[in-house]
Amino acid sequence: MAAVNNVFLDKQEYGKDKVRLLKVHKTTKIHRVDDLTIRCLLSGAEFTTSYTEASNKRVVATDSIKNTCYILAKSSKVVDTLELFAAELANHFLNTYDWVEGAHVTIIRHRWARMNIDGKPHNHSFWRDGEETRQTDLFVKRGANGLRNVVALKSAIAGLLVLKTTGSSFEDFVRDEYTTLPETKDRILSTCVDSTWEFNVPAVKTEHFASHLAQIPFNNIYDSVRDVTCKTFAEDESASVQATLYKMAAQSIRNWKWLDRVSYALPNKHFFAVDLNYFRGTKNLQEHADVYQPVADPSGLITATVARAPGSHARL
Ligand SMILES: O=c1[nH]c(=O)c2[nH]c(=O)[nH]c2[nH]1
Repeated sequence: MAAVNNVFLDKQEYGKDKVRLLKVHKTTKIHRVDDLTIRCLLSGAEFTTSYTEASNKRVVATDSIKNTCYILAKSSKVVDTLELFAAELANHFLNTYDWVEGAHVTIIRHRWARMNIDGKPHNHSFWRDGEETRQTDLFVKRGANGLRNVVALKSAIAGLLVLKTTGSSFEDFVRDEYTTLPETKDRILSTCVDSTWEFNVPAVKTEHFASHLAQIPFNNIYDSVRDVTCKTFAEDESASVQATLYKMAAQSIRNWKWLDRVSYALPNKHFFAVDLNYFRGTKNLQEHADVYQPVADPSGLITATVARAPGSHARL
């Protein structure tokens, strides 16, 4: 990249963000919905002059990028599998505009759970059962000789708020002049789970791109990571957020050969037992605790990525 007056364009990506889209699947009278927020960003050397020389000759309008999301959602058979719909969008931009070198698609799916009315699942009515979202982030580059290189394919759960009322301790940590926290054998554990799992996808020929990705059971993997997260959270006799996090991540890597790395970011949302001793000697600490004060800020924040050991294989 040539420098002009000592500066050069180092990186660029542009496109449409926050494209809101609701697809209703009406193949039977039991409707299903996918409520999505999409970001599509394009990149490539030929976009350079749009930044450096004010030339729009190669610029696909972000408005057209937005339109493309709706047009593909109309024809697509895979909107309910975020990873495959992201791949369809990315592939579309790479196939349609031969100067596009990279397509970066992020999709967030918002929850709509089916209503139960008079004890029966309703055909076409839904409610928002929490702010948790499912997400995917796909970055595909045009490779040499008609290859599609998946630079990154990651999926995630964000904002899954959980709480358990026992089965969590925190003991034996550093005690020094800075320490006020008492050790506890029994505390409330609550966190808002962000978990990301990264897929290993080899470069494939353009014509095999969609079918290759379609072999990966993305929806089952999402369901499974979510189940492992909840089951481990509920059943682990937690010694710390760190130890419980590691069990969650390791289990999903062992479960799925397509996953190379699983990350968690777990805020430790504190609930402290309220000292009621001042009121007639009321006991509410340690084993007597049942009235707690949720503390919004600050929270702990425990993060880690667990990776598959090189050369090892998944248990299938
Ligand atoms: O699970 C925990 N991990 C910590 O590192 C920590 N630190 C703290 O004050 N409470 C906790 N809890």
